[in-house]
Amino acid sequence: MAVVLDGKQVAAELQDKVRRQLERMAPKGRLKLVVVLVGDHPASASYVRGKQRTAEKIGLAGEVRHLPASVTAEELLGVIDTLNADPDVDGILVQLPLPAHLDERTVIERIAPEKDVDGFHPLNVGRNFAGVPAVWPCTPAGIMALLEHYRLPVAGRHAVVVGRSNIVGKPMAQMLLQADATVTVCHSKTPDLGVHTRQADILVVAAGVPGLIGAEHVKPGAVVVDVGIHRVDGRLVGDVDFEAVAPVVQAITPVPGGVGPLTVAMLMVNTVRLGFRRRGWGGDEAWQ
Ligand SMILES: Nc1nc2c(c(=O)[nH]1)N[C@@H](CN(C=O)c1ccc(C(=O)N[C@@H](CCC(=O)O)C(=O)O)cc1)CN2
Ligand SMILES: [Mg+2]
Repeated sequence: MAVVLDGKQVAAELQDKVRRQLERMAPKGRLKLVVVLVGDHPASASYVRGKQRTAEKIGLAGEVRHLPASVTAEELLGVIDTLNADPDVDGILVQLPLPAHLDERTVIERIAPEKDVDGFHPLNVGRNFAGVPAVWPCTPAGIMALLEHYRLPVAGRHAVVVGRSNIVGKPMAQMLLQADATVTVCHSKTPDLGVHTRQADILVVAAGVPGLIGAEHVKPGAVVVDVGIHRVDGRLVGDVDFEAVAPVVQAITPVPGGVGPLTVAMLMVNTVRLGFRRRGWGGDEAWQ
């Protein structure tokens, strides 16, 4: 039976590290994260509450700007402009997905790159892909932290990523590549998915299809990371059929309690890194 990679535990440790660092800096001031939520998508509202709660718990000021689903692009961009200009705001995040009438690209590009805690702004994407230090998107950064915590080596391994979203798949592939893995990226148009996934020493699945990956898709002894979250028949499941795959592999993330909590913990890390940098409190060495 596989080792179950405890994202909740690793997230708690990361948060504690950030909390201690913020405590040390408390005499200088309090960093602030603002999460913009548009509309009432129930899952988004719950993630946003989780982000605010975690921010407050570790000593950040966490604020939610809740805008109606009917907000115009002009109004939303105006809110972002105000946050960009506010010297007390260190991190800005717009919860995705947005209602259909709003263009995600335009909105993301409006966020000041130095406050872009999601690492979604094209300037930060470009910096990351060029190997210039910037903050990485929270989910793939959390997955790298999880692999590191469990001392699961990446260099020289064959990593297969299923999914090519800007939030997870693409940055995940790039992070694994920069950690010296050999990387294959599969997606919804890949024929014979199993031909590729069975070669994976590390398999990261972010396809958005419940139970897509079964025992027949994995190599015995692989490390499997499941990014999917779906509500099926009143319970949460991932993109991986956990019961079928766990007996075959070396290590696997559960859903819930795997990747999700790490996404939130990494958001705190990114906020602190950008806040320290913007306020001149020291570089990355200062909070480690
Ligand atoms: N602006 C952003 N939007 C979205 C992101 C993002 O990183 N930035 N990622 C996802 C959603 N997401 C964070 O926003 C997120 C998803 C899941 C979890 C989480 O903790 N999941 C729990 C289960 C929670 C539940 O009961 O539903 C788990 O996996 O254990 C946190 C954050 C899309 N949008
Ligand atoms: Mg995809």
